[in-house]
Amino acid sequence: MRQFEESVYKLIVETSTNLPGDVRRAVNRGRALENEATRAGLALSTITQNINMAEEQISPICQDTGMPTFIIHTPVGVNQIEMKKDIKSAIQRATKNGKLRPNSVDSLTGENSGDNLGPGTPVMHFEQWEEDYIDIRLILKGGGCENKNIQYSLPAELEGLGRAGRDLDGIRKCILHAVYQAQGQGCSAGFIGVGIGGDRTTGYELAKQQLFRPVDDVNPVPELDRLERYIMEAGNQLGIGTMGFGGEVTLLGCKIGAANRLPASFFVSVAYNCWAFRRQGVKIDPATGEIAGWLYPSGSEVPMEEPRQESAATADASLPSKGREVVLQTPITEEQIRSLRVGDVVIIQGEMHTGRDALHKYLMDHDAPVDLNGAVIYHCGPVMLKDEEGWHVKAAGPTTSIREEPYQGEIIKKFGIRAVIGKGGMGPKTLAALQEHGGVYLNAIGGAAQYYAECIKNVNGVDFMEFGIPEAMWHLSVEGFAAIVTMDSHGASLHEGVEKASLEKLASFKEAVFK
Ligand SMILES: O=C(O)C[C@H](O)C(=O)O
Ligand code: SF4
Repeated sequence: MRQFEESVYKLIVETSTNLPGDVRRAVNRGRALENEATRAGLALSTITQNINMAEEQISPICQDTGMPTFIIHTPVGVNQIEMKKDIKSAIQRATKNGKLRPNSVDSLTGENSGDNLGPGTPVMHFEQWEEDYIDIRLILKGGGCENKNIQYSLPAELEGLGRAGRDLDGIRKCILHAVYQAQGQGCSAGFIGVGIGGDRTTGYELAKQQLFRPVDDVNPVPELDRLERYIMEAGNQLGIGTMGFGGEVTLLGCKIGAANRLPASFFVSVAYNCWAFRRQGVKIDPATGEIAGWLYPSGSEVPMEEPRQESAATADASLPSKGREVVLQTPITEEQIRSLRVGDVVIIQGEMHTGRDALHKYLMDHDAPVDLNGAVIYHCGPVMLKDEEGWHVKAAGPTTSIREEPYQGEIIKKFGIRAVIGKGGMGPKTLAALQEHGGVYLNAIGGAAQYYAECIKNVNGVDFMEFGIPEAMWHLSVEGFAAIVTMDSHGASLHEGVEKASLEKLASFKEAVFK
């Protein structure tokens, strides 16, 4: 097993940087359904470009490389203790080389271990089997979509759908509700794995196991096959669309499994995975530790077509189209902000500052280390590497903004911030502050970490390294950083609109389908 550590390293790099072929096909199918001149179409074009850039540069598709989770099957007699050591060493090496972001945070102290190792990380599930080879699969599922996982206990009363009973139709309602409640925050269009039954723990495990099924397989259980097809069809009618921008494509895959349950319990567990659905696997020779084959089609076999030249002739007036394009140099004035409307595309030039959970909490009762008057705050936890010349950005897409809702409004007003960039939108408190102070919320395309990293021309400095790399406040010089206004200073919010419309649509699926 001399080569085992190297094989795991290759698996990690491939999973993080090259979206598998079956997932790419699903993204391509989705893109073909969406008009390119719409916001959702623009988002899918950016996603496509990003997938290609990550493969070419062998860099993370998304900066959130998730909770590395390995499912390992070994022949009897293989030393699992040695394998665990090698897996940990490969994880450490991949983190050091910028293929994984340091993502393991002490839940009590907030300290980032820096190498993705720590209590409970990485996750490793071992199982013995009677085959003569090792099967090792890895999923890198990010925190934003993990936060959108949901577990239902039947019977339940569901918003928009009414009562969900302990039957197939009740299950149907739970799954549709799960897609609705995620909105764009888990970087739709998404893939869902569903576990019916089990207990609270094994239900979620079953849901995650479904994510290891090939995107194009057919469920061998006829009722579940029917349910999967139904959910794909109905889920895509909710109109949430890519990044919650509205549109035709909300779901790219749905896989459902069932396990027995206790008489008193009836759980439906849903694992939501973003479009950046990073999972791969390898067969390994137990004698040498070498890779004997890959378990999912390689991304390199399925090209992602780069955006076509858009033309007015293809624009459908009934769809939400992109607005004007406005270039803004930082620092930004109130007047410039007040002229922006939901739908406008803003191109930022100048400096922006990253800030997420730790920074927002800190700024509530401390001063900022830099002047934030007219500034742009970017909800982003980048992958960074340091060499003799200084820091380099390896991946830098947006994080889910709603986590900052308790703080954002006050912070905008306290420091004079003019623009906040993130993804998934924010709530009424932030919207009110944007209106009062003259601010704007810009939605960047979640997961497009290579696309945005390329816009960052210099790392001007960093504060709060003690928060760890993702949570530190990075000061970045950007050129041509594009994002869409989804909340403006006149009280308009695209997110509010899409949520309301999708709830109405959800309610149209109230009637029983599976009797
Ligand atoms: O942690 C991050 O960088 C992003 C996270 O996966 C998210 O979707 O919010
Ligand atoms: S930012 Fe989006 S694409 Fe990246 S891990 Fe989070 S949910 Fe997935």
